[in-house]
Amino acid sequence: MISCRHLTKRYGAATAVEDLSFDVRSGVVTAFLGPNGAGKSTTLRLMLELDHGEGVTTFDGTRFRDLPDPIRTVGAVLETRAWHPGRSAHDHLRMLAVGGGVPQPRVDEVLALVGLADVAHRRPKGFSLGMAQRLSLAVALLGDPKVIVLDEPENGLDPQGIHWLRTFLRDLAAQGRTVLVSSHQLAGIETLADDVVVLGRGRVLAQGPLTAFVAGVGADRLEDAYLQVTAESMEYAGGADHA
Ligand SMILES: Nc1ncnc2c1ncn2[C@@H]1O[C@H](COP(=O)(O)OP(=O)(O)OP(=O)(O)O)[C@@H](O)[C@H]1O
Repeated sequence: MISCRHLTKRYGAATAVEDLSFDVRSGVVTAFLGPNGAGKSTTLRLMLELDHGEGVTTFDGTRFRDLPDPIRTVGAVLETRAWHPGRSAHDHLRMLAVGGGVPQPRVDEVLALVGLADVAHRRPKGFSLGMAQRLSLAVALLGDPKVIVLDEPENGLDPQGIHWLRTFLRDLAAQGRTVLVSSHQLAGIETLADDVVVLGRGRVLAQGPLTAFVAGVGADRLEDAYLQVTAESMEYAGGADHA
């Protein structure tokens, strides 16, 4: 389980996220939703202590900096295409495995898990966005972590890829892992996620079981509930008030 308490991040005078508190349960997939600029990526960076801010995030009670074996506890991908241009996908994972004390056979295992075994010795710079997403997922899974955090992993995947990814993430959750996934693809999220955390303008607008969220605002579908609660939080809505 992940617990975030009072996460706040300011860029100069601008507040990106303010006093965010929410929990992410184990054994289910949680969708992290919100309009452009709502603060999802900022929050994920704060959670993983990749950025300085206020507040505390714990993973089963322990802060990221205090985890004895972070690669085996939290697998996260916040940026795709963060590859060395001269290294093959296999080499990239092998280097990370060495650095994290992960046994080498795990490299081939994760490449097979994400469907990249056939292109393992190619350089990722020539990969399609979908292949790059799969490689990112392989990086996240390298340490066989209990917690998986992915920022927009569906970006660039074709419909088959999205179907594959969603089935894969549900299987990870069914194994008892904690899976937090940000997404803008609301269609089909109902079949992926059990819980939602919805951000708008740096605040938590809703959190909890997806069905309770939808019913709670009197909607029939996630998309309607989402549009309703974020109506005032659209960064690019024409004439929207940015106060
Ligand atoms: N390095 C930065 N400097 C200044 N402002 C930033 C920086 N990074 C993010 N912000 C601002 O913080 C706010 C939250 O941005 P963030 O990228 O976390 O949102 P997001 O929900 O991930 O958006 P998207 O869905 O478009 O990826 C935005 O107003 C953004 O402009």
